[in-house]
Parts: sequence; C-alpha cells; structure tokens
Amino acid sequence: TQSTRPQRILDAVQKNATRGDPRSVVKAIDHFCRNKEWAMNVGDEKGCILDSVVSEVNPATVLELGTYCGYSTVRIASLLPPHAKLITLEFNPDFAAIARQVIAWAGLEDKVQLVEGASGDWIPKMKEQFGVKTFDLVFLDHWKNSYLPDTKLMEECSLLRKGSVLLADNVICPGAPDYLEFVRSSPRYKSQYFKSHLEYTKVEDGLEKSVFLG
Ligand SMILES: O=C(NC/C=C/[C@H]1O[C@@H](Sc2ccncc2)[C@H](O)[C@@H]1O)c1cc([N+](=O)[O-])cc(O)c1O
Ligand SMILES: [Mg+2]
Repeated sequence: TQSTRPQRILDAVQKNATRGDPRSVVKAIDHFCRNKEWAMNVGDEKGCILDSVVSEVNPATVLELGTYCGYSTVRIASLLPPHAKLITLEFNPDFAAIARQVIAWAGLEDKVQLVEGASGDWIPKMKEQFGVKTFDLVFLDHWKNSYLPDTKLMEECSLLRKGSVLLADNVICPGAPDYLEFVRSSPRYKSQYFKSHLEYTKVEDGLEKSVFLG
C-alpha cells in the first residue's frame, strides 16, 4: 500500500536515528527533507533560532500548536529542564500517530503530552484538563489563519502571564499577516522578527518572537 510522507519521515528516523538520541532524530528528518522529500518541519536553519529562544526562556511549561511529525516537538523537548512539560496540539490523527512514534524514538515521551484535537477547542480547557496555570513559551506552527484567533483566546483564558513568549513560524511564507500586524501594533506585546529562510529552501521566511507584557 502507498505510504504517506509522514510515514516515510518516520521510516527515515527509525532507519537512521539512534533511539533515545533527540539530536540524531532531528538530523535524520532534516537529511530526509533536504535530500529526498520536502516537508513542512521548521527545519534546521529556523530550528537554530527556535533552540536559542527555548534556551533563553528556559520554560517550565510550553504549548506547541501544530505537531505535524513532531520535529519541533523533539527540538524543543530536548532542551527543556527536568520536570518541564510540553503540550502539543495536533488536529490530524494520522499526523498525531506518526508524531507519537517520532517523539518516542527520541525518548522524550515523559516531557511531551500530545493532545489530538483543535486548538480552539482545547485552549479553553488547558487549566482544568492539564493543570496548566500559564505558558512560559508558545510555539505557533499550525494553520496560519488560526495564529491570531488562538492568541486572543489564550489571552482571554489567562494562559499568558507578564513575560510569556510567543514564537510564530512562517510569518513571511506562507505568512500570517493579521497575526503579524496584531503583535507588532499591540501595546501588550514587544515583538521582534528573526529573518531566516523557509525550511530547506532559499525563500525568505522568519520567526516572530513576541513577549506578552501583561
Ligand atoms: O501550512 C503550514 N503549516 C500548517 C501546519 C499545520 C499542522 O497543524 C495541524 S492543524 C491544527 C489546527 C488546530 N490545532 C492544532 C493543529 C495540521 O494537522 C498540521 O499538522 C506550513 C506551510 C509551509 N509551506 O511552505 O507551505 C511551511 C511551514 O513551515 C508550515 O508550517
Ligand atoms: Mg511552519
């Protein structure tokens, strides 16, 4: 039977990465997507910027919107301090099934809670379901037209505190213009653009880091 791209990415991980070694999982996916089949992982170039923000924030609680195959989930979770928790939301059950296996191969199951469903449904339930008070870091990498409504929803649900960091992928390509305008013009955010390239290409893209000011 015909395999899917996420299944081929998982195969590449299981063939080329070492169990329990997150960096080898990241390397295996980047190698596959650069040399065999492009896929919408944040990738190695923007991934380094992601790593530096995660290290700087040193978060105890992280929310990732859009797991896909778990590439950025593994990148982030591999940098978290002990007892820190990453909740990642994924809408597509097939992607979620692959991501669980990628996260397990990296040996990061204990740090990651993958939740299947839509961010709009789950954000209001974060406190009661997962005992989360606020998120120290949010990585937005799901549907681009959901970035802004979900950010407003997180504010309404008091999931952001003074100093919470939002890091958004693809603010140039494919783009999230309404989100970008909002965080750059709102007095409640301090925003900064990290210029980079669309994963595995020479096309311009970048990450927008926005600190919630409370
Ligand atoms: O479209 C892109 N990303 C959308 C990602 C969406 C991911 O998030 C959920 S949706 C969801 C909904 C609600 N809650 C949770 C997950 C999808 O099932 C997918 O796993 C994208 C596209 C390009 N590109 O070049 O075309 C490059 C990128 O880096 C991208 O991230
Ligand atoms: Mg992306």
